[in-house]
Amino acid sequence: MKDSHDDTLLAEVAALLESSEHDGHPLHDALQRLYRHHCEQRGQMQRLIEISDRYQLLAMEARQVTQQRYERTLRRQQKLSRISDGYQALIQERNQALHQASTHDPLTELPNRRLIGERLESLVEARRRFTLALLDIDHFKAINDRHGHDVGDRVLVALTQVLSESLREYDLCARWGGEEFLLLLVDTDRSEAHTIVERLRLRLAEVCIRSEDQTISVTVSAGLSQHQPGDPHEVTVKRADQALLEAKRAGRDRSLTDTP
Ligand SMILES: Nc1nc2c(ncn2[C@@H]2O[C@H](COP(=O)(O)OP(=O)(O)OP(=O)(O)O)[C@@H](O)[C@H]2O)c(=O)[nH]1
Repeated sequence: MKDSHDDTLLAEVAALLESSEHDGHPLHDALQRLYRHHCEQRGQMQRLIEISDRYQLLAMEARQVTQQRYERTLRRQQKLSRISDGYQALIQERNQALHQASTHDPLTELPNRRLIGERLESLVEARRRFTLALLDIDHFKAINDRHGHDVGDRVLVALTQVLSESLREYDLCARWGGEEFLLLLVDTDRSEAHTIVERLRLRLAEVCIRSEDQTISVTVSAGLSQHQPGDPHEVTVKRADQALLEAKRAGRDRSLTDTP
């Protein structure tokens, strides 16, 4: 609006200056110089405005590009961090699974020899009192032969459940071998352990597994050994094994302790 007003005024002045009618007028030269000076100023102003507009446009485009680049980088970093989180969780899961697999028996999920070995080692180092009981299922081969290996596995799992439920929380039951379990009874002497194991044996004898139309139950023999301070734990296990052998020889379905 203002520009068109200026344009009209300038056109008017230009027409007046061009008209021969005003030649020789005392203001003619001064007005012409003023007119030219104004036109130059106006041209410069327009060029400045164009430069400024172009600059603002470029600055806006640069801002947009930077913003887009920033958002792209941010998205990429968020994606990377999600991948890294997932990867770390996976590694942690795998480590836990590996640790579980290296310290537990897959069938019964009981601690394995390695784990109970470590526990025994630390008890020996701490000079703690404990008794070990080695439990062995009687005539387990016959169960497998008669009913199949799967039924044998079910017997092992069912006995494990009773053992795990019956022990005190600071005791430990490990799967020592095929049909052998090692019980670690902490702060317990041979005679207390014998009472505990006899009670356990009764419970184990009550476990019934159904296979087709038959009910299967088993008896368990056990050998107990009280740890002697200064002995390595392997010696205590050996003595429990010896007592177990004697329980088997004596007719099975019983528990015997090592001699004090
Ligand atoms: N089902 C099953 N059987 C197993 C597993 N580990 C070992 N066994 C079996 O356990 C049986 C052990 O047999 P033996 O060592 O002869 O002992 P037993 O028949 O129990 O006889 P005694 O110990 O002398 O009373 C073998 O038949 C093994 O195959 C297992 O994980 N699952």
